[in-house]
Amino acid sequence: MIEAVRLTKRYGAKTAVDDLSFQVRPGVVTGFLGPNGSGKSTTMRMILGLDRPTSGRVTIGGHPFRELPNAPRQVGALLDARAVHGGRTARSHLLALAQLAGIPARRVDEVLGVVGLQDVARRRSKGFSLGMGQRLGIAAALLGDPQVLLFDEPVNGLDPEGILWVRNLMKALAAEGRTVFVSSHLMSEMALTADHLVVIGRGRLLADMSVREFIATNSAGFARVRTPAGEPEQREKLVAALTGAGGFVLSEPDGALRVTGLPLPRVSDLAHDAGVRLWELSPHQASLEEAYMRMTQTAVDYRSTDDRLAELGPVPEQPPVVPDVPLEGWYAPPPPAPVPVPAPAAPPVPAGAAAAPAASGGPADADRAGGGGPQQSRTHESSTEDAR
Ligand SMILES: Nc1ncnc2c1ncn2[C@@H]1O[C@H](COP(=O)(O)OP(=O)(O)OP(=O)(O)O)[C@@H](O)[C@H]1O
Repeated sequence: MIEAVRLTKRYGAKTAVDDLSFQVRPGVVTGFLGPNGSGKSTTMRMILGLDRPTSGRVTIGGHPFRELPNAPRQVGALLDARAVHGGRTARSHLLALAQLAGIPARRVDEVLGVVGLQDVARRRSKGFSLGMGQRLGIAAALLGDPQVLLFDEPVNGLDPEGILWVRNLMKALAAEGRTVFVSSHLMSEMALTADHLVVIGRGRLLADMSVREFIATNSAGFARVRTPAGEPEQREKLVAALTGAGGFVLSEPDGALRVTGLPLPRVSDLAHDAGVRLWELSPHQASLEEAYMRMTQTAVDYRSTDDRLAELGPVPEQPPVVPDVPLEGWYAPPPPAPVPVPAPAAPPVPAGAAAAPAASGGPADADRAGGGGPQQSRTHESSTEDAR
């Protein structure tokens, strides 16, 4: 078992790992998840005695790594797959490691077979692809047949087949009763590989739970509700009604509302009682990736200025401007283009008239086009906006 207790690492003013406590148990794959720069590699380096904690401690089987007897036989790690002497062949690289650790040479050929590099074993590793390099790094980690394994981003650079292979290897190693600790910044990958998750952001612990628990807690259902565009008072009234009834309301990037804590029919009743018209009321399920991004969004060091997720905060006091162009997919498809009803008294329709209502988009245009009642003219208005 790996155990970190109040583990902290500072580099000058930068706190890379901040008061982190967790345990990694044998027999399961534990995913170590966090955005770029969150402190995963630093934590792994401290576990392996390559970095000294500023405070706190981390042990493997009750001992700091440096005090473990015959460490290479007990702990294997893939930290940086590029840290290989490129002039050496895959086999000679592994042989050198095996000799240093007192591991018999036949084990080298065994692990080369396990990772599927037997056919290129005598090729210099500088000609290896990223994926082949990852496989070689994994072979090195497996050399001593250790009970504890650490893998830092092992699927980096692998193709889908390679990713599947790593996933199955991690599971098989854990099923043999080993302690498997694997870092990634991809929730989707960890959901498929890990049984347990340790999630960090800016060096601090955000979650320590089973994947099953993480899914149950974070991928809750929610309702998307949209009030008519250009009527912010309707939106405000609805937010007040929903929060007053115990709902939790978030703003979506397109101006819709995301409501949790209230069943869909209740949302509908509350809107009706508040006299608010709805343009959309639909059930949704938050994806695990989204839940993870929400969890870590305040703990991300580097974010694109174009990151729409940043807008997924709580509803601001001033509702955001609702964009004129609705996002595709949230609306029922527009009805077929209305067919003008021929009226003997009306002047002849000039060529290109079908485009004219789209340019102005007003209900009067819709009516002129023979759209009929208010429902139809409203729908027509939406469809012309969609077309824009
Ligand atoms: N030797 C160092 N000196 C100064 N700062 C460092 C050093 N090593 C890491 N850091 C900083 O500590 C923070 C954590 O880095 P770390 O590499 O542990 O994160 P990570 O989660 O592994 O990120 P990534 O997924 O990008 O590899 C980063 O802000 C990094 O810049």
